[in-house]
Amino acid sequence: MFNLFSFFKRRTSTGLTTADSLTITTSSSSSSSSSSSSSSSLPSTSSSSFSTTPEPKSDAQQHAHPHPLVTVRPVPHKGLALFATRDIPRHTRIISHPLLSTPYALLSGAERADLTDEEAYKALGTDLLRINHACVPNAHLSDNINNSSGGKDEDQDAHEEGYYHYYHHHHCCKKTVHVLRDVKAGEEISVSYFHGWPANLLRLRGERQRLLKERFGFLCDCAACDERTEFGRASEARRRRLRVLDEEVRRGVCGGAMLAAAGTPATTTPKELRGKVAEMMRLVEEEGLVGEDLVYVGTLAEWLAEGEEEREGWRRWVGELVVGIKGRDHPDVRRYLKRGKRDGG
Ligand SMILES: C[S@@+](CC[C@H](N)C(=O)[O-])C[C@H]1O[C@@H](n2cnc3c(N)ncnc32)[C@H](O)[C@@H]1O
Repeated sequence: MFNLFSFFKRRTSTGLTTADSLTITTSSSSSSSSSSSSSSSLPSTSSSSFSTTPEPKSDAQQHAHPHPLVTVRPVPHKGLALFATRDIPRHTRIISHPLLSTPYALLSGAERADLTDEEAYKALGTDLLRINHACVPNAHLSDNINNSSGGKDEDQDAHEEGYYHYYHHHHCCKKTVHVLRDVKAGEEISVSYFHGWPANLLRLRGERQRLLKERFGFLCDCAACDERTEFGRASEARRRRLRVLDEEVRRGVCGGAMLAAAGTPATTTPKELRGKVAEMMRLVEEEGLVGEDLVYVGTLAEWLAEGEEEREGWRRWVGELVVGIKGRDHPDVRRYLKRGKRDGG
């Protein structure tokens, strides 16, 4: 039987040098996120010597943190955590880690424990490993397979076939983290451990707590899960209302289409449905779910738009949001652009 772990060990021990593996991009804005900079320095070409031997790195260079916008330190009740070292504007890419992170995720606990620190860093990166979960996260973690293959359509097919298969043949994936809103120096960086679409807005506290316990073994202590605070209580009320609205909108859209096909007037008018989506948008923004949850609500607004001009406006709005939370080089961005073309936009 094929052994994933030995493949992984082979890749990490012989496939990449440390300099390769630490090639990190940190850009000040997602719009420039496809530009990358290598942490390995080129050999000196000073005129006095044409030696190809690299100059020794200074102490500062050797200990430079690969992602200068963030640092790791302990936090009460959660072990280690990632913090912003300076004010970071919304939609900045703070981490780009081009390595074999998904194979790492597939390793068993025993196999992970067998990794040396260096291998573990190469596998996932210590910064990524230290990001805690929050039910209202201020950052978004993406898998991005587009970094070295020029973004061809086959990437998307491979993406859907499965990461492992893709890594095995192309070795060109990266994990990126973008902040979803302005983050202050010293603030903890958090992501949602939930996947799916929408990942957060429809989940009430009890369900979130249960899933996090089952899947990751911890009891979430984020602000939204704290029912003693006003924010925690307001958060739960917002999500209850969001669930009702989402159900009504989806029933209205599907039911409306069926009734229209049968020649019967719909019970909820498109104008009423647009009003419900506008309320969802307000609640999601109040809650601070300004990543994929907001993309979801923007897409509902696009479906229900009145006329092509308004639809096009929403389509662009959603596309820009996806660029902001995943970076212009993410395959989803191409999918959004294609969608516009296919629909005649
Ligand atoms: C990927 S690690 C994050 C870094 C971790 N804190 C550390 O010290 O290495 C995930 C673990 O962090 C802790 N954790 C993450 N988010 C948490 C949260 N919202 N509430 C409580 N514990 C959390 C849990 O122990 C979880 O298993």
